[in-house]
Amino acid sequence: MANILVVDDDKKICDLLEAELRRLGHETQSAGTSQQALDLAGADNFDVVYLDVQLPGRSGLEIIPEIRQTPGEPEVIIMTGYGSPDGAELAVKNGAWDYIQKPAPRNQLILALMRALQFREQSRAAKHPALLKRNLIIGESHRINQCLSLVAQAAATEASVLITGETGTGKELFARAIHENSRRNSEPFVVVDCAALPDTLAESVLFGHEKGAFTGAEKPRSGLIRRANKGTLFLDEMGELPIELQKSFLRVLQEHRFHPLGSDREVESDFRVVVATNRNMEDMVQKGEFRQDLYFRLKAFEIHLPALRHRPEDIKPMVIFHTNRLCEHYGIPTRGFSPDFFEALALYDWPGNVRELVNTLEWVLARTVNEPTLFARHLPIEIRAKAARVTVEANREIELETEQEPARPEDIPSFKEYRKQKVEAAETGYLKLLLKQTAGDIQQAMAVSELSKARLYELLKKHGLSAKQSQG
Ligand SMILES: Nc1ncnc2c1ncn2[C@@H]1O[C@H](COP(=O)(O)OP(=O)(O)OP(=O)(O)O)[C@@H](O)[C@H]1O
Repeated sequence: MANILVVDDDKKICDLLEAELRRLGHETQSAGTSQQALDLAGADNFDVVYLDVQLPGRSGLEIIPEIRQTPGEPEVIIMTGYGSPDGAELAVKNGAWDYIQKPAPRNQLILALMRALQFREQSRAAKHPALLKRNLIIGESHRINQCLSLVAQAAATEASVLITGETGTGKELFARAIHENSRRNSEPFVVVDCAALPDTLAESVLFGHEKGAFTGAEKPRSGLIRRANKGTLFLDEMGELPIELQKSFLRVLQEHRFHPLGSDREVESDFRVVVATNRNMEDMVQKGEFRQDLYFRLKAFEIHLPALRHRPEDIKPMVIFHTNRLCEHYGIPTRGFSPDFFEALALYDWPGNVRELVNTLEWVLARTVNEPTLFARHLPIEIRAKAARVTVEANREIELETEQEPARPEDIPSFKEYRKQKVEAAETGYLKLLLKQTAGDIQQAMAVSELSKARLYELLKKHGLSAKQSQG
């Protein structure tokens, strides 16, 4: 929580603002003159200073640079009863974070503070990204490094974090990394899978219940929110949080206090929330399926994880890491890789992302127990088929691009002849690739190409190819 100085010559304003800030868990002090403000700021480490403009002695605007140079290097939020465009401009030029006109609604005052604190923590974290514990996150692509830098920034704040991305992109892994790198890392990381919350028991699973609160409640239960006290509460698949629960959850998020089912006793829980979803939340909000106020509250900080197909350079390190991990887990010798293994993996589009890649490796390892090196041929047929298709398509594009334009009209072949040449070239290219990827295994070649045995042999003969040649 932050250390905040409120500077105003109106004691009532200081008292009200201080009370509100304390309620949010911050520490506060107040000053009535600019000199008092400078003395207090010089003797303590403040994160933020709310500063009035009209003060006895020097004006608030004048002392901003000196306040900014005190030991805490605090952010300054200017509050003024006499809003003027010139004053606002001068405040910002002098180094103020924000400029608020009094009387300001509570939300505006608090929002400015939250933003200032978040900015402050981010810049602190950005100075030390190398210290991040990666928590088994593999990948060195630019996109993944950008996400890791956001993890470092988020971990340094207390803001709610929304992690988005397709299924299997690592949302839970990143949520854990935020927790591991936060000041809460020695406290619990509690996962709530919103998609698996049983309709009738959802409320009790989250908030807990007293004995006898409902039929079957034979013992009291503390609930996951309470269990996350001092730690991090991770709501996975948050789009599935039942709409009836969203309102009560928003209240808990704001107040960190709630009543377990069937209890008069109020329970407190100081948790930090991280949520994940692969659904389009804006769409859900539009359709009224998710509360807008809760959505805004949850996405104070957002991290979008890229799909694996958009960072193919991460595939190789990920394969090596997970293969070694799985071999160790199953107590089997680790493997080497032929380059064509990685080539085929990079050509596939991985709709299930890293989870699908890990499952594929498990599948391959289970079928190659005694083989020291993994080849493309060991991969499931859909992956090789996809790789073959992508390669042929790419070759065809290259052919079209490099084709010489005929110089004279009489050099243009007839349409029939042109089509025959192209079809033959495509057939040869396809068959060569098919034989290479299946290493001449006719059964696999038939399955990948969906050609009958007779038709496949007929085509091979036509193009002067044989399955045996490709095995050598
Ligand atoms: N960058 C990564 N490095 C190493 N392993 C990863 C990475 N990203 C994901 N994984 C692995 O992929 C699998 C799926 O990850 P995770 O469960 O975190 O995905 P998710 O996005 O939460 O999926 P879902 O949306 O389906 O819940 C896990 O085995 C995880 O360890």
